[in-house]
Amino acid sequence: MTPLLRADGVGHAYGKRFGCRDVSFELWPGEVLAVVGESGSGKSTLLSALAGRLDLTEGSVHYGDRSIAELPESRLRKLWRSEWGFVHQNPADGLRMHVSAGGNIGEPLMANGWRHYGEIRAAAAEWLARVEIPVDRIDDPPTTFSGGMRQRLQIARNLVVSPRLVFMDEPTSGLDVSVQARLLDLIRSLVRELGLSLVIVTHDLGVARLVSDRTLVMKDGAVIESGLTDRVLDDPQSGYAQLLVASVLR
Ligand SMILES: Nc1ncnc2c1ncn2[C@@H]1O[C@H](COP(=O)(O)OP(=O)(O)OP(=O)(O)O)[C@@H](O)[C@H]1O
Repeated sequence: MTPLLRADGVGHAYGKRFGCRDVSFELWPGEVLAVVGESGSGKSTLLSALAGRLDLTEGSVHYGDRSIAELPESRLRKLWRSEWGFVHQNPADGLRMHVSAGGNIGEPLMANGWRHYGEIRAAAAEWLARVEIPVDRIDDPPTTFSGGMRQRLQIARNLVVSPRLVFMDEPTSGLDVSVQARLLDLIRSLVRELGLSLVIVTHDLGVARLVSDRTLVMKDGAVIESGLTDRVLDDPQSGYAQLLVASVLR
């Protein structure tokens, strides 16, 4: 069997300095991988390198058996339309803020060939309900939504096309704790229902604990420790991971 995503010695340098370096892992269908570490440890750089949004300075990333660096631009665009999603930390980066909520969900469907207005609107309404946004807000733009609602809408916009792989960059940071908890529950149930694979970047070990199967701990651009999330968090082996866990528990 082939993993859905495979990173081999992935590195990206900004000029002479590496933002992340020598990162390797396999992600299997239906699996959730958390990338944790303190600010500046290279999490976002790694996520962007994996998603082909930053060039690789070293190493390779395979999606199935294809190297992402070798995919033609048209194939990459098609992947983003139908098989991949990216949930940004700031919902404004992943939404069209002045387009209605229904339009935000309908657009990716239209990009995949949906043409029937009634069906698109029905699918949008169904997804709004799924992410717990009142369906009577379907014609309102996200500028009129709260932070938590915007983030749920961004998730709906990404998941409506049933992608296989979704990248998330700190999707819950900046939200109230109670809003965060519900959003994490939502992410977890959608992952299970849809059989998605997820790479989620977070500085919050609690987020990793709640949603992920496996965790990579990063420091100074390198992976310090990796393994099953429960093992990494309950029995960290490296001094750095022990410190990280201890600092949360204190
Ligand atoms: N555009 C850039 N140009 C130059 N250096 C960068 C750039 N973006 C990030 N870096 C550097 O790369 C390293 C990793 O940064 P990165 O943003 O990936 O960390 P992070 O773990 O995601 O941090 P945070 O949690 O604060 O977002 C840091 O040393 C950072 O200064």
